[in-house]
Amino acid sequence: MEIKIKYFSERIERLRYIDGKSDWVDLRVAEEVSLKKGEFRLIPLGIAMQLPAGYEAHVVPRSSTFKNFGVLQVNSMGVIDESYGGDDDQWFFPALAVRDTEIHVNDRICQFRITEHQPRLVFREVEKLEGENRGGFGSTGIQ
Ligand SMILES: O=c1ccn([C@H]2C[C@H](O)[C@@H](COP(=O)(O)OP(=O)(O)OP(=O)(O)O)O2)c(=O)[nH]1
Repeated sequence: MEIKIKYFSERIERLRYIDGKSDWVDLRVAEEVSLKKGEFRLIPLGIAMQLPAGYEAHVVPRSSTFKNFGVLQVNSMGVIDESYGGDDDQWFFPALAVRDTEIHVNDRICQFRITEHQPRLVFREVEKLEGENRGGFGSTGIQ
């Protein structure tokens, strides 16, 4: 499947699969970032894409992101809507620093994949649900 992509920087490598180990695609930081502990920044990822019709993209941290950079992705998972495909619709990584940190241009900070939209949902209010109760949050224990 082909996706139109625009790069906002010549300094970041073009998107590619890393070592063929996963079909998630890593995204790179498009500018030098210096954050103090507790600081928040929308970090530019240097790309915009016109997603295929019927698709959205999900952006999550890499497993090593916290260890390497000391930042948390504050929205836990970024949702890139199909409508976010204009010429200026650059993708961003919302980062909260838990320590002083330097993140460099081209560092791989997060990863994304595309996924089809869910079917259109219609909500019908009822008095009672017929399913068996599961016992509440966390009721199956830890082992
Ligand atoms: O981590 C993210 C999350 C979102 N976006 C972009 C793509 C998305 O389509 C747009 C809006 O995101 P969302 O709808 O989740 O945010 P909102 O707070 O509801 O803002 P809006 O009023 O723009 O919908 O921002 C990013 O670049 N990175």
